[in-house]
Amino acid sequence: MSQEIWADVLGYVRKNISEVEYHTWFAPLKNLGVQDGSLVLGVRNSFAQEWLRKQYQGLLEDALRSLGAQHPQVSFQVLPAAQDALLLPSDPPPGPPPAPGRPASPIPVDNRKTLNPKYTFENFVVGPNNNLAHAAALAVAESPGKAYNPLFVYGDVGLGKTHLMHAVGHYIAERFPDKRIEYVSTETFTNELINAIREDKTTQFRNRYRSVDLLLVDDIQFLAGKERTQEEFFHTFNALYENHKQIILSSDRPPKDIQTLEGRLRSRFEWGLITDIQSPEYETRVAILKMNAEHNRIDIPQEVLELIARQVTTNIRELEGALMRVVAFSSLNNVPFSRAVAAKALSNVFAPQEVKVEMMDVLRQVASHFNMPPDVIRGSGRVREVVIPRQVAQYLIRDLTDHSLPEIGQFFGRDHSTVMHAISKVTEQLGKDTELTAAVETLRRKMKGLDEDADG
Ligand SMILES: Nc1ncnc2c1ncn2[C@@H]1O[C@H](COP(=O)(O)OP(=O)(O)OP(=O)(O)O)[C@@H](O)[C@H]1O
Repeated sequence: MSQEIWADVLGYVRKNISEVEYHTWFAPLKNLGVQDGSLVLGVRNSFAQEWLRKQYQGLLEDALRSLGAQHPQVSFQVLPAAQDALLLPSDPPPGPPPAPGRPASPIPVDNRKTLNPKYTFENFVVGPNNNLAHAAALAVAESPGKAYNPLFVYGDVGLGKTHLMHAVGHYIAERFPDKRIEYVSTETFTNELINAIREDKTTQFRNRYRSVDLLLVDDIQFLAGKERTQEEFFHTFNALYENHKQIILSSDRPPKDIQTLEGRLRSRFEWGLITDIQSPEYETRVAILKMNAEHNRIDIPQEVLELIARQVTTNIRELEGALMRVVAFSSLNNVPFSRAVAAKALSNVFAPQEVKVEMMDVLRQVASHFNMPPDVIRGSGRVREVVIPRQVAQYLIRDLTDHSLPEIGQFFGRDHSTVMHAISKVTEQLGKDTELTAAVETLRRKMKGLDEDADG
C-alpha cells in the first residue's frame, strides 16, 4: 500500500482515538504493504500484535472501508529484530541538520535521563489487576495537570507502580521535548534536602523541584515521620499544583494508612485520583513473561512460561527474576528450555514442583539434540536421518511418560504397532550402536531434569 494511503488510514484512526493511544500503538506501526488482499502491519512484539488485534482491528478496517475498500482486511506481523531496531522510540526523528555555525534551538531538556527506557506504556501489560491505574495514567499522560492531580498509585512491591509513572514520563517527554520531568524516590528527595540544608543550598533545591512540569515521586510512604521533608514537600506540592503542573505519587499503601503524615499533606494527596494495583492473575503473569522474553529476544516455549507463572504469583519483579534464572540455567548447562529444566532452575528458590514429562517436552528435546524441527520428526519422512530421531522420541516417551502405545501413536499420526516396532528397534540397538546409546542416555538425563549431571 502506498505511503499516502497509509497516511490516510492513520489520519482516520487518529480522529477516532485518544492521542496517547495513537502514539502508543499506531505511531510505531510499519506499513508492510498488501499481501493476499490483506493490509499487513509490522509490530514490535506479540503483545502489541494481540492488543492491536483485540482493540483496534475493527477501527483499522473501518478506516480502509472509508477509503473505498470493499472487503477490508488487516493483519499484524511481528517484526524481526533488525527492522524493529529502526522503530525504537529513542531514535531521534529524522530532520534537517542544524544550520552551520548555529546550535540547534531550542535545546531540548534531556528528560529521559532519569527514566528507565523499558518502562513505557507499550511494555506495560494491562490486566484486571492494573487496568484502572493504567487508564488513569493514560489520562494523565494525555492531559498533564488537568485530568487527575495528583495521581496517587499504590500497591505492594514490584507490581508496576514505577513502571507506570515512567510510562507517563516517556510519553510526555516524547510529545513535549522541552517539558521538564523529574523522577525521584522519596529517599533521594530526603537526602538531597539534607545535603542542601547542610551546604546552604536550599534555594537551589527549591528552584529545581518547583520548576518542573511533571514530578514523579516514588515510595511517598517514606515521608512518614520526616517532618522537615514533609514541610519541604508540602511547599513543593503547592507550588506545582498552583501552576497546574502534574504530580504523580506512588506508595505501598493509600494516604489514609500512612502514619504520621501531616493532615494537610494527606488531604492534598487525596485531591486527585487514588488508584491501586493488585497482584496479577495467571493470564497476566504469562503475558508479562511473554513480553519480557520477546523484549530480551529469547525464544522460550509457552509451557515453560506457564510453569514459571504458576511458581511466582505475587511480585512481578520476582516473576521476571525467575524467567532470567531459567534462561541462565539453561544456557549455563547448555540444555534447551523445557518444563523440567525450568522446575529444576527454580527449585532452589521456590518449593520444588512436581513436573510430569509431557510428550511434547520429549519431542522438543529430541528435535534439538538431532538439530531438526519437531514437525519434521512427527512428519511422514522416511529417510534414516528422520526415522532414527523419531524412533528415539517414541522410545523415550514410552520410557518417561505414562502414555500408552496408542496415545503415542496418535501423537505421531501413526498406529500403535509402528510405535511398538520403533521401541523394539531402539531397545535392540542399545549397547550395540554407541552413538544411539549415547543419544538416548543424554536425552534421558535431560528429561529427568538433569538429576545426575549439571546440578545447580
Ligand atoms: N503490567 C506490567 N507489564 C509489564 N511489566 C511489568 C508490569 N508491571 C510491572 N512490571 C515489571 O515489573 C518490575 C517491577 O515493577 P516496578 O518497579 O514498577 O514495581 P513497583 O510497584 O514500583 O515496585 P516497588 O514498590 O518495589 O518500587 C519492572 O521490571 C516492571 O517493568
